[in-house]
Amino acid sequence: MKKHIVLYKTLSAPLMARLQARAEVTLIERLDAQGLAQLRDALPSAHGLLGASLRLDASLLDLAPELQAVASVSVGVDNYDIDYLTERRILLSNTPDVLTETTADTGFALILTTARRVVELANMVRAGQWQQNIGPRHFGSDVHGKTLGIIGMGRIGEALAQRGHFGFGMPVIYHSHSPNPAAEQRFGAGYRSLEALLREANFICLTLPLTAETHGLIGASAFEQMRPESIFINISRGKVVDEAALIEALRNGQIRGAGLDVFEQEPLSADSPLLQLDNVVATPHMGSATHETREAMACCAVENLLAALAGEWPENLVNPGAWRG
Ligand SMILES: O=C(O)C(=O)[C@@H](O)[C@H](O)[C@H](O)CO
Repeated sequence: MKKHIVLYKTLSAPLMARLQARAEVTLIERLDAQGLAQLRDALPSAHGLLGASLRLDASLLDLAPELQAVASVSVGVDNYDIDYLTERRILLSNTPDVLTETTADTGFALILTTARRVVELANMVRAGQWQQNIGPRHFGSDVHGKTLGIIGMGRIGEALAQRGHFGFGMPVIYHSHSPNPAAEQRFGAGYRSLEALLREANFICLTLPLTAETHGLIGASAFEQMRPESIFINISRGKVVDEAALIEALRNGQIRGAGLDVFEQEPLSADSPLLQLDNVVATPHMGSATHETREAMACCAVENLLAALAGEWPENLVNPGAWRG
């Protein structure tokens, strides 16, 4: 009997065909109320799940007694109750590496866009307000040669360091739960305590996962330590930051600006105070959102899921404790 796979992410035709050749596939096109009802109807007979952007915890997993594997189309796994999945011996996989460069590009796009006020000035031109040569009140801040501070020196952190060090001649400093000798070797990155990094960096970039330890890590006391001309970049998860404290720091000039791709609540509501601030660039969690990378992520997830359902160790297994061997 073919396995039953439930997709809550639309796939390209080739990937859909690859799955349908090996399994019965149910596609949930949108995770709206109707989609969630469809998902709940499909879970009782599901052996495999594939998707992203859905909180998968006991409340849903208990509806899926046959479930063997979950393939997340993301590198971040903060949406999953990993302990409960492991307890149920359900294999969880993710999609690291294939999105590293694209996400680092997003990080640098936010650094340049925020520091040089690209959105503000482009909107000024679009609104027909470019009457004469721009003056000091439109000037931005240099990026080249400034100190790049990276919090979370994993794959994406390293890719950001590479761009800053080689592309923009930036001294790189970093804070991570453990030193990264490779980054120190390749980019001359200097390890710092969190406090020291916050006091020293011109650009403070978050590239760490959301965990119980990192939840709310950057709050009022962190912003107090930052330099008034510093720019804060978040391409990790919104909940790593106390957003109210960030808004306060932006309003009272504790920091110069922020480039944000992730937020405490997503999608970000249109009446968020963040969107009232000129010194904020906000993007819609587009970190990995390119045609090439999203297809590579989906392909990776499909292979992870098919391997797991065939009783093989998925290449990107997140919870080895669930492996039955
Ligand atoms: O991979 C991650 O962890 C991301 O944040 C993005 O690449 C995903 O697109 C996003 O999670 C999909 O919801």
